[in-house]
Amino acid sequence: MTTVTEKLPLHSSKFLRRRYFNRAFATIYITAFLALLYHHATTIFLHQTHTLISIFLLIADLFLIFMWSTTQSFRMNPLVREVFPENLEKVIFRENFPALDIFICTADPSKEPPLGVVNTALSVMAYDYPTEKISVYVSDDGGSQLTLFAFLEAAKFGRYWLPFCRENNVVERCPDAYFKSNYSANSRTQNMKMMYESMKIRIESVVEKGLIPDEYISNEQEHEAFSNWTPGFTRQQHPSVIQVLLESCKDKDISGNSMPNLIYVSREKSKTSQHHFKAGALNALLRVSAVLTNAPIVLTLDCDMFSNDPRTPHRVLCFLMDRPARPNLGYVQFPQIYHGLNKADIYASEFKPLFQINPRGMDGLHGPNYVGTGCFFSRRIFFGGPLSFVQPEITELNTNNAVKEPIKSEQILGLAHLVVGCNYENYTDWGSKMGFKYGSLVEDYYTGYRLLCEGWQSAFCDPKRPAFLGDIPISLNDVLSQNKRWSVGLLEVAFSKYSPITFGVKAMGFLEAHCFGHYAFWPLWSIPITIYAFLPQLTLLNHLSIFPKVSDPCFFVYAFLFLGAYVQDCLDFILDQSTFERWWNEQRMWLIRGLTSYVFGNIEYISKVLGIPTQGFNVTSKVVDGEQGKRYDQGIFEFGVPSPMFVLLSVAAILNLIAFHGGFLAVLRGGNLDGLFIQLFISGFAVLNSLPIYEAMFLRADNGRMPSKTTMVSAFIAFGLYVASSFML
Ligand SMILES: O=c1ccn([C@@H]2O[C@H](COP(=O)(O)OP(=O)(O)O[C@H]3O[C@H](CO)[C@@H](O)[C@H](O)[C@H]3O)[C@@H](O)[C@H]2O)c(=O)[nH]1
Ligand SMILES: [Mn+2]
Repeated sequence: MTTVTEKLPLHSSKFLRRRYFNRAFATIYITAFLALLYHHATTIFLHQTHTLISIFLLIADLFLIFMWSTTQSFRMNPLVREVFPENLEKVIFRENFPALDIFICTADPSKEPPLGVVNTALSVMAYDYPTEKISVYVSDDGGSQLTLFAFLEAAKFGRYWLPFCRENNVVERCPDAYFKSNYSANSRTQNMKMMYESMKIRIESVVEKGLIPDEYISNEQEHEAFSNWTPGFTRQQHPSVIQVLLESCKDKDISGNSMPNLIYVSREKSKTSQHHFKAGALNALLRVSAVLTNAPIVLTLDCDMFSNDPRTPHRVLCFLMDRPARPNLGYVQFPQIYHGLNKADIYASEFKPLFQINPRGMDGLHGPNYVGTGCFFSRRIFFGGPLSFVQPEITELNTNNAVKEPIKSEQILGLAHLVVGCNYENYTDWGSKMGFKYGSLVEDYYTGYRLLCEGWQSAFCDPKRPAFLGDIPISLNDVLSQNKRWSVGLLEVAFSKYSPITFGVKAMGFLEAHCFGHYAFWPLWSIPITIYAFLPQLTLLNHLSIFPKVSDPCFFVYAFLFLGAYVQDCLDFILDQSTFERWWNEQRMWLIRGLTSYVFGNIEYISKVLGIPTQGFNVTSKVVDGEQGKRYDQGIFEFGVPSPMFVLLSVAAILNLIAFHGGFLAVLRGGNLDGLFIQLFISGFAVLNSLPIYEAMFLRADNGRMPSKTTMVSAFIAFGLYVASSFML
């Protein structure tokens, strides 16, 4: 491969100066922790009243200390990188660019509208990259002919769309995004728009009907494609379907340039064999693509993450083609960035720490975690560590195997069907030593973690113009269910033999392992949050002081710890080009998750360990209901459905309101402000955070309000807790 001349750099990196401040601050903060622990020890051992309460407070603080220390690993060495894609073609001829296999996963046409999946595919088919080197593989775990139909349409539309983008230097190569932007209207764009609209109508009408009318099937080849859907075909039980919709060496666009390969794959499913959700789908794609094209670089995308920059592969090559600089570099991760967030980002869907701030912290160590989409891998990474190659079971899957036959040849397609069979993986290393790893519902986090443990490194690439844009769930219940699934998956890693704090520390070093540990133990936030949401309030209602008095020097330890953590978090946020409002919502969602998704995630994890059947991978809905969408845009919380998760949240909100009110009145009547201040402060802070919940309970009439039953049940439980506490205290 071409070596990189020194004069033309492809990338550079620098550590953020902030790290010195972070390190100093961490030292001071630890001192305050020690003081806090000393305070706990003295209250438990010396003042022996209400020992149980003191022990609960100690437990809460120990968890906070643990979680806080794991976050410090992100702050010790943050690194930012820059790439110079403009230099790339001066260093490597375009003809020498490596081939690129792009994987797009979809799983359910009712939650993931096929039109969206098609838009994602078209956005990457139109990459500013030699088209004959691009192959797009669509994995359809929904096994839906509606999705296949959408792709037949996309293959036709693509022949016009690709040259249109190229000849007009279009930047928004996702058709839907392009036609929503303010593009210059001329006859050519109008024409293109009409074609897009007609494709859209056809796809949407087919999806709505749930079947494909005969007049929409134009030729014998298409007829044959759908012939797989025989009567017994269901999404859980069906033979494999592989359809080569475009073949680069044969199919040309309207300007005569070759089209990329486009391949629809629905792996074989059977109710009796495990299919491992998305990880299983990706492994099936790894194998089919090896048989058909075997590109050395692989991009994984969720069906809702379209490309927002046609030159993204150039950026990736800036890293991956500069092998001598980092021989063990295995993947380049782009952040997940979303379009359609409301201004205040009420559900903190941006996940700024997770997707933007923390990856920079990890990039200064061994590299960021893999987040499931927008990640370019070197194919070699899926076959063992840098120094320990794991031989796949058939030679055709070897990374250095060159495909010699045309992809539609019988031999190639026969093999392709074999490797996506539902029993193919039995007695192989797939999911353990090879490919995406099985064993966690967050296959992305777990796979990235294990790959870095094997000795690979990764890089984080965060260009100004987002490389990809995705959809976010817009109802609170969807958001929380998604986070609950993540929680279960993370705990599966936390308490496995590969736990970051044991195995990880040995494999990847203390700091990097603690970054992964921070996520693995994420759901444990629920323990301190739940304690702090109930205990100070119940004691406050009973006029029992459980924290140091304001006049006690120890009060300053509490004040410093609280303000220190909050202010630093807020600064990190705002320094990352965000706003105070968004940060406020982010901390609110952290509290909400602590009382909902994390709690239920813990419960579901425990059930799973006990062998009680659980939900598995519940795909997040990408469908936008009109009314809901409107409310979301206005920044109004969407409850609407009755959910057990809302009950605990509502109980906490109601109890805090009563406690704050009661405490406030007591103080006005000359009560013990000095002793109750911290409790009053905590409940006041919770009330401030709960304003949207009260609004949803008492002031709103729309469909997104809190179901009255939830409100009533919660009020009843809150009252019960109060009564019980007054007997006990
Ligand atoms: O059996 C399945 C289930 C899901 N998917 C696909 O997986 C992707 C992610 O699913 P989604 O419901 O959107 O999950 P999110 O929680 O929004 O996704 C985040 O979390 C997942 C792990 O839980 C990662 O896989 C994703 O990349 C990451 O964006 C989608 O493209 C699905 O089509 C499959 O292919 N097969
Ligand atoms: Mn998603």
